[in-house]
Amino acid sequence: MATEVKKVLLLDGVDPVCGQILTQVGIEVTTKGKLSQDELIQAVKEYDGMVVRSATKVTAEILNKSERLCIVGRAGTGVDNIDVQAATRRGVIVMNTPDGNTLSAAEHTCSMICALSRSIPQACASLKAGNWDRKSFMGTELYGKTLAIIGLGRIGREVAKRMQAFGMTTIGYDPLIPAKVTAEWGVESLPLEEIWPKADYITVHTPLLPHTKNLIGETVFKTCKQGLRIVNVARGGIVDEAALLQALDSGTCAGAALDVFLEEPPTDLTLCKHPKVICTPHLGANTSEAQKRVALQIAEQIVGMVKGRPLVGVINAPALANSTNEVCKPWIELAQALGCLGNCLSQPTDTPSLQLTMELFGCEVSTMNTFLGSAVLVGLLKGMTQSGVNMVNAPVVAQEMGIIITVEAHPDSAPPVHSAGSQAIQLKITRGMNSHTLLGNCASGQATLIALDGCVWESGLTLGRNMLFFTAAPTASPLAAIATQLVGLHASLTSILSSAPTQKEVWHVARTTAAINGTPVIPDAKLIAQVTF
Ligand SMILES: NC(=O)C1=CN([C@@H]2O[C@H](COP(=O)(O)OP(=O)(O)OC[C@H]3O[C@@H](n4cnc5c(N)ncnc54)[C@H](O)[C@@H]3O)[C@@H](O)[C@H]2O)C=CC1
Ligand SMILES: O=C(O)C(=O)COP(=O)(O)O
Repeated sequence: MATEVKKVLLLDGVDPVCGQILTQVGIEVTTKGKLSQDELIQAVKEYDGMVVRSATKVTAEILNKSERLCIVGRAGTGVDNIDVQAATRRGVIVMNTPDGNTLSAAEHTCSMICALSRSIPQACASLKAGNWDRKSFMGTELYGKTLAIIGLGRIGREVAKRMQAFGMTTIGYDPLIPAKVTAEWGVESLPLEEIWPKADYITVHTPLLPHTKNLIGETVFKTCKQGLRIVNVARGGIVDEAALLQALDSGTCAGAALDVFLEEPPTDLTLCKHPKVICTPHLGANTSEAQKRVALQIAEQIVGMVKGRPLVGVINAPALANSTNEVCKPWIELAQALGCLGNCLSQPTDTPSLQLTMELFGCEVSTMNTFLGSAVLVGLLKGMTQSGVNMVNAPVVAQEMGIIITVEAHPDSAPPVHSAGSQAIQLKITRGMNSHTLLGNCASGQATLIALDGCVWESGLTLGRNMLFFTAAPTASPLAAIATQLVGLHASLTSILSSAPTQKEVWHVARTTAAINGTPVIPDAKLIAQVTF
């Protein structure tokens, strides 16, 4: 599934190394600082890819106005500025570089904790203003204090390591990291309600998600130690800004260090100007090292995608990560072809309900169980919907249409038909009373049909252009009539391949050089589908 990316737009001051790497592989790069929403809506139409930092909001409107966009790259970690759901619906891959700026964000957090404990920014400003005031800036040691880390992912754990060197006791909470694991880094995992009263410092390192919005608010501040200090280098909104202001004013909170804000840049500067607040304008990842790293990583990830290498850093279609290599390609094409044929055979759409069961036989194809379902759906949906369907959005589109797909892998079982060899895909498609079972493999790298409803083509039927599928009784001999009818419709017949019969039926598949106009009427056979793969 190598993806074509010809033109990429770089925004938000992404380090130039990104453009250099993309240009080296022939991708045309345009660099812009920041564009307004309207400017971006206009500009996006021209690009296959876009790389942003946190400033540009990649909204549903921008994504829906895009015409050829297939990748949004985030040169950084947080993707809360990208409408990932809308991107998925549009079939656009979203990628980030989750570990490229970890160390910078962790170092910035630690610097904030140190600066907070000794009021360094305030003391600096006071001296610069001409004062020699030592009394107002009595600090507290970090040694022996308890630091609570909320979110023990990449950044949280690097912060823990560094602050332990100051002699801080580190406690924390993360729903996904077991206590046994955090104990290995010297962090005691505790439930949140036990954390709040113990913490002298709290630092948050979670993504901004609906369940982390206002994670620390009025109720939490009420249960915290008097004189607590709080640090947010993650995302504005994880600490409720209004509740923080109140806690600072009431004295519950002795100080706050903020790198991120609900609105960036903030239009209301009340918090920033508060004497107990130290702040930076979203500088967590702003080091030359981190910026070079994330720019390099996102560029290499895009180049890898273009070259059909395993996808790295994909946020919205993780199942596709290993779908891009040459071994997978023919199986994806087969699954798409089976989906397409299944849809054509199960016409007319007398009922909207559609159920698919895909079975994978053999160890190689069974490893592809995470994405071959998406490939079947692409083939199926291409004949059912006008909107562009690809492997990214096919599962979402299918779900919206009420289509149910089940994928079963049988790595240790041979296909049900001997001539299919050791690896095959079987697809059963049921639409109302209408049901068909298709068995295929990738003989000589091409999508090949081996059996249809139990009727077998011993040497396989390569799925290609202009194929007409006729069913007939096993006793009927309709081949001459099929050939005559097709000639009558001015179709140039190239071959007819008949399956072995079952007791019920036999399938005859005719190929023509071009699509036929009109429906051939043959007394002993029924045309079920006319398909081009
Ligand atoms: N200020 C800046 O310049 C930067 C900010 N960031 C922010 O930091 C965040 C964290 O980055 P990483 O550590 O790399 O991400 P990560 O994904 O490695 O770690 C996040 C952790 O938060 C945990 N989590 C989720 N919900 C939680 C909850 N309700 N309570 C406690 N933990 C919860 C997750 O289980 C995960 O382990 C990013 O999402 C981004 O928003 C990241 C880089 C730079
Ligand atoms: O990577 C992140 O999540 C960040 O917040 C860094 O944002 P930035 O790329 O510096 O605008």
